[in-house]
Amino acid sequence: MADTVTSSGTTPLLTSLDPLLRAWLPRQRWFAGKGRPVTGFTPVSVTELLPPDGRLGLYHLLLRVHQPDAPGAPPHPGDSYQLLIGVREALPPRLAPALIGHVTQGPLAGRTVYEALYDPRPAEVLLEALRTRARIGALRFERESGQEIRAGLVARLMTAEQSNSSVVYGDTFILKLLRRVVPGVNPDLEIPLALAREGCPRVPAPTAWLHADVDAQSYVLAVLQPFVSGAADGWELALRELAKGEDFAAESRALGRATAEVHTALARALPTVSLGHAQLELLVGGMTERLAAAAQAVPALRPYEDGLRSAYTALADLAAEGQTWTAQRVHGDLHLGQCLRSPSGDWSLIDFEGEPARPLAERRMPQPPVRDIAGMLRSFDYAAHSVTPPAPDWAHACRAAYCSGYAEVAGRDPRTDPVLLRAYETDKAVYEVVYEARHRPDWLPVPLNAVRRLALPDQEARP
Ligand SMILES: Nc1ncnc2c1ncn2[C@@H]1O[C@H](COP(=O)(O)OP(=O)(O)O)[C@@H](O)[C@H]1O
Ligand SMILES: O=P(O)(O)O[C@H]1O[C@H](CO)[C@@H](O[C@H]2O[C@H](CO)[C@@H](O)[C@H](O)[C@H]2O)[C@H](O)[C@H]1O
Repeated sequence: MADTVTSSGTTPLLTSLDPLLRAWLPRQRWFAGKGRPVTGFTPVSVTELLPPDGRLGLYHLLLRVHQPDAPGAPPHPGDSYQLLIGVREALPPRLAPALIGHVTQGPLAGRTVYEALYDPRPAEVLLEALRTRARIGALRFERESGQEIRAGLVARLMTAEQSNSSVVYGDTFILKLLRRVVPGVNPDLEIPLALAREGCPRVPAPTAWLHADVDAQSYVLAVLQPFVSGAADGWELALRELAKGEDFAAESRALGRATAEVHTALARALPTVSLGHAQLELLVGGMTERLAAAAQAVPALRPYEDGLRSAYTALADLAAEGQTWTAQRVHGDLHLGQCLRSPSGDWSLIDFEGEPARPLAERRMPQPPVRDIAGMLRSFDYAAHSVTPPAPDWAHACRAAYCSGYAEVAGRDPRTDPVLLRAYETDKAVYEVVYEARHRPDWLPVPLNAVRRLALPDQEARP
């Protein structure tokens, strides 16, 4: 049964899936529209990967999900999500967590549908398609020239809490399937590919990727990279060292060097621009608006609002005096959890998607590299304040070592630009206050502690 999008904008397959997906989608961690009901779907593309008349059927879906607009938000046509739907007569017990439901209507009536990424065989179909550079319907499976993929690697879904979904093949590759997708160039492929082609070893180089081409628009749907086997992320390592009372300065210095290697390669590979007075006004305007919105949303921030705003006015004053800064492509959401250390001690940076809530065009804009540095400095502070008793001296040593490591490679110490650094650190801490208030209220004291420090004008002198 080859399924096609009909003139009414639906498909026979969707008739079967619609009621089940309305209930299942909002329960998924990666579903961004939580709290608003799902009222319907428009298929963007529907691709049959295995026919449903065999033991196992498999569909790839890109669906636009209709929901009422959030109160006060501008009208929105609905987010698009990538789904891989398996079809079986019945699910074996090992696939019970993957159940979407039992179909009662449409062409799949009587069958069971499930989240196919839990099942090795469908996940292996994706790898095989990448290996052979398949073209199936709207799907275009690409492989970097000169990169080989061995046939027959066994798949397993990663169970970590993620914004997307990742499948590991053998211990060789990891495929990240993006869940909420927008048309256009995705930095999670664009940046690692540019870095790899520039010869920068600080990112796992994309081996293959998946596009969908629909109505003259292209969506990046998935990226395959080498799997760093036995890796630990910077957050776990930092907490481990803190628990042992050990310092983390040597690793922090290595992380500073790795960040600078990535930044210098990106400045070579992709355009850089100079930020003058007009651009700085826009940038400072954005920071100021985010602060005002955050103070509205989180009352605990209000006593510090004026002090925090002074970080932004100080930056605007420097720009008004004629100072300029260079902007370039950066990571955009760098923190300790985005840094992987291999068993041999090498650091890689991952997840270049940027802050997923921001529009793609904004995420792809050149920015001062200090933005990433500020993200890492905040992360050391987070680790030190997530333990009892807090360890501010530990954080101070990490922050200093990180900046020194950065300077060794970049030839420029971020501490020599304290006004810019304070403005970016403030912007990040304000973001974190909102993030924690929404997602992890118990953690709110961690960024609020930084807010108290950043609101003091003498903070400029501190790393
Ligand atoms: N190349 C890799 N090698 C080993 N593990 C990886 C690799 N890339 C990602 N991971 C693991 O997968 C997790 C999720 O990856 P990430 O790109 O951050 O996805 P998401 O955007 O869904 O959060 C990471 O925290 C890391 O543990
Ligand atoms: O899931 P993402 O990587 O996109 O990031 C979001 O969640 C992070 C928490 O998981 C959050 O990071 C904050 O907490 C971290 C410790 O859990 C800390 O290392 C970071 O410095 C701190 O910002 C991040 O802000 C949020 O966007």
